[in-house]
Amino acid sequence: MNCKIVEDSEVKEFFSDAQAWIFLLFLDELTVALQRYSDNPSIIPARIVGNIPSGSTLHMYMPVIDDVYSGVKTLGYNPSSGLGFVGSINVTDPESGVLYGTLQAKQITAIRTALASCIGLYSQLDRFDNTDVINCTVFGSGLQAFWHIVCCATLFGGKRFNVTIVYRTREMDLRQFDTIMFLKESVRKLTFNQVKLSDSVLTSRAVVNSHVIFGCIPSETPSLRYSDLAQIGTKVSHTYISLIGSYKPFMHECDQALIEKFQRQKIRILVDSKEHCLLEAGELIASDVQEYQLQEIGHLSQQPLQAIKCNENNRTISLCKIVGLSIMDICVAKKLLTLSNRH
Ligand SMILES: NC(=O)C1=CN([C@@H]2O[C@H](COP(=O)(O)OP(=O)(O)OC[C@H]3O[C@@H](n4cnc5c(N)ncnc54)[C@H](OP(=O)(O)O)[C@@H]3O)[C@@H](O)[C@H]2O)C=CC1
Repeated sequence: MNCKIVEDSEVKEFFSDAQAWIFLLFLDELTVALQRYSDNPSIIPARIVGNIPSGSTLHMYMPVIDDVYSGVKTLGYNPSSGLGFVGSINVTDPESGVLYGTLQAKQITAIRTALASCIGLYSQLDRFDNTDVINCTVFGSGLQAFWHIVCCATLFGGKRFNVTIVYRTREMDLRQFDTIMFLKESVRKLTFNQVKLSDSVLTSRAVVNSHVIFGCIPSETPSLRYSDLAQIGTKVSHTYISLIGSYKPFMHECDQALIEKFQRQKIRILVDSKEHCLLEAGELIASDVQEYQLQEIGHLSQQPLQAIKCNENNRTISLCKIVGLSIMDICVAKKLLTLSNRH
């Protein structure tokens, strides 16, 4: 019996050993996949969600039926298992349906989300040409936060990179970064600082001084506030924000004041899917954001990412919100299988 699957540990090893150009290959592939989705959203049919009869475990089956990317992602969640969301990614050949490969879902999910978060940032890298030191604040200390730091540091390869990790109860184990090959090469350019979310002074100072901010927490009370971004005296001229942690209408990573600035200035917020974000993203739902106020990553090549201007300090801000699409998993999984000849 051939029951080989690519395990999370192998996915982690692949990306830990990857050079910066490999991350860019995946970023490009993901851009293509999101273009295909935006051009034809029907390639992602509705997912199936249900509890097993005992009621203990939620299951989600999320298909993609496309000419290039086809397959299905499954996720299960049992609150008492302590495992969080776990599952699989089955990549199939679009023409025949033959199984291309099967992977565990946890690491791929985190890496594809971090890569998708960075597509908008990548399109704006020239805004940071005259900035020697990049300050990056990440809300959260989990798997998503880790891969967001890795992907972002990759994009800014040659620059000094200061990361502030804002944690709730658990600091991030920084030894994880020792396993990332390309970071080892630029280790002297990386510095880390960890601050507690409840320390509002340090948290807001990090936000004031950040060029890049990632939200990777399912918070119900917003931790990212417009008033911090608009503080007078910041030396930061542009900030790119991507929020990926909240996924229910009652969850908020940033406050309504920030979203309303985008609405008032008629600047579109970048999203992976207009349809899915307006169903799931609490920040957007609370401000009654409409589809025309959003721009999909898949259409970035047609329309560059826009930014609001804070009148208080002249800082410009671009905002991205990602709730996640199964095509992101299938695409990254397929590329990984292809590059490692594992199909
Ligand atoms: N948009 C997308 O496509 C995807 C989004 N996600 C979401 O991203 C988030 C992070 O995922 P991941 O890193 O894998 O999860 P982890 O469980 O590894 O980490 C969760 C992080 O969120 C923090 N946290 C949890 N609840 C709260 C809260 N109410 N307020 C503040 N902080 C909180 C935890 O803090 P601590 O441990 O210190 O208490 C921890 O730092 C999750 O919400 C997840 O659902 C995940 C996959 C894809």
